[in-house]
Amino acid sequence: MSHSAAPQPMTARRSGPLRGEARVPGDKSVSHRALILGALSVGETRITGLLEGQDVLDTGKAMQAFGAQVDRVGEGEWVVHGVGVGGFAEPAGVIDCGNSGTGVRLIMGAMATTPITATFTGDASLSRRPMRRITDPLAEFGAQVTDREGGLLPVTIRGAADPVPVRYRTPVASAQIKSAVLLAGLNAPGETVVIEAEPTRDHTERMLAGFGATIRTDITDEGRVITLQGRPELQAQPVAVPRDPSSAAFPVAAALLVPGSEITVPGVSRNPTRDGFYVTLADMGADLTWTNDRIEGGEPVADLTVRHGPLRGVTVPAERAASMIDEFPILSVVAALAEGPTVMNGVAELRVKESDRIAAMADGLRANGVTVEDTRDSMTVHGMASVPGGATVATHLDHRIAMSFLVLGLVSEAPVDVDDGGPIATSFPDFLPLMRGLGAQIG
Ligand SMILES: O=C(O)C1=C[C@@H](OP(=O)(O)O)[C@@H](O)[C@H](O)C1
Ligand SMILES: C=C(OP(=O)(O)O)C(=O)O
Repeated sequence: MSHSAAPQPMTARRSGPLRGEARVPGDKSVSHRALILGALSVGETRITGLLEGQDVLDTGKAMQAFGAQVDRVGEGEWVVHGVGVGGFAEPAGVIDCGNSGTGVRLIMGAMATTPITATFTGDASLSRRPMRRITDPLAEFGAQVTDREGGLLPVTIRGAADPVPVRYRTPVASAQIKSAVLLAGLNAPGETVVIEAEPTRDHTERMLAGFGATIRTDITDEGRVITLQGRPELQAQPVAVPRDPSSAAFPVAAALLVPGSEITVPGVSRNPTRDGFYVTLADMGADLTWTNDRIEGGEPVADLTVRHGPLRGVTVPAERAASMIDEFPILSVVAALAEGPTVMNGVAELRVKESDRIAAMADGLRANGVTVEDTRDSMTVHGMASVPGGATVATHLDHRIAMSFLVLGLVSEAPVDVDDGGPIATSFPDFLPLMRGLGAQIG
């Protein structure tokens, strides 16, 4: 289901110190994978801390459409009764993945080696995003694909009746491509291999291992070589979803920027394939303290304390981009208030997210008085002591653009408006109450 069509304008105003505990929601990437692997295993998978954002709810509905039983039994607590690898049934209707690139791409992979047919759609944003990066490798397994010109949704996939395993080198750094190939490889006999030049988030590999698949990662001269043995019997497992470092980035950035602030974020994922934003903030001189490092549900987590303080501009190296790919919008807001320029390199993938995030951030920052330069694959933000603000920003159905500019409005001289905050519910449904609870003037 797509989010409600009526736009929800929102405004953020200059706020006093932010204080308190930010209990951000469950990790979106881990939540999608918990539902999908639960559906592909035998037995009962009990998930706690699931993100109840629209993207993940759409994946839950899709898993039901493919024959799994998916039940909400409490707040963030879900139970999945799976059908086993190769057990997906043909869905009766179209699979609408709403706004979610992760949802549609991972589910395409999960069904592509089972002899059933499914048609996938999404909202206006998802319908502009490239799908051949997924369907090309799925065709190598033997799936038959019909799509719209340019490889756009709607896409119909006829799953392979006699799948063959695939050896695939990802053409861009993308955990969605890697994960789609691995999920397809589950029902192909023999070894499926994915080679990635740059490491990307590794939740699929971790969770597959946790569910009993034979999977290994070798670090070689070509990069990471991930080898999965096909046709395992996945065993249902309890999954404790850590808090999402990509969602935490918004209250963290707000606390760094609003004078006098100090907040804590408990139990946030510190997976090294996701920590580039926090590494960059540390380079900028941010006051971040991590305590109580531990492993929960196979993922490293820790508690984070953030205090306001001065920040300096930095150059973010291209090889760090994948580990903070969803945090560049909020980093560019932080950069607008740092001393000197911040240069972000190797970020061309931002152009094919929920919006063209380089264009959306550059346009919105300029409208609010910030100097920005952009090229096809880089962005430079010139920091200033105080940002004028006062503009209305077009969010293009992109939750992270909306949240980023609402954070800017907490420190700019004049309020910042966003034309539509509705999509925030895809990843962070309690963003407004959480931020208000810390003292943010936002609504
Ligand atoms: O695998 C995932 O869960 C995700 C991978 C990333 O996309 P790409 O694989 O397209 O880089 C990221 O932007 C997205 O929010 C979540
Ligand atoms: C890119 C994102 O998500 P997806 O690709 O799943 O739509 C995101 O959440 O920033």
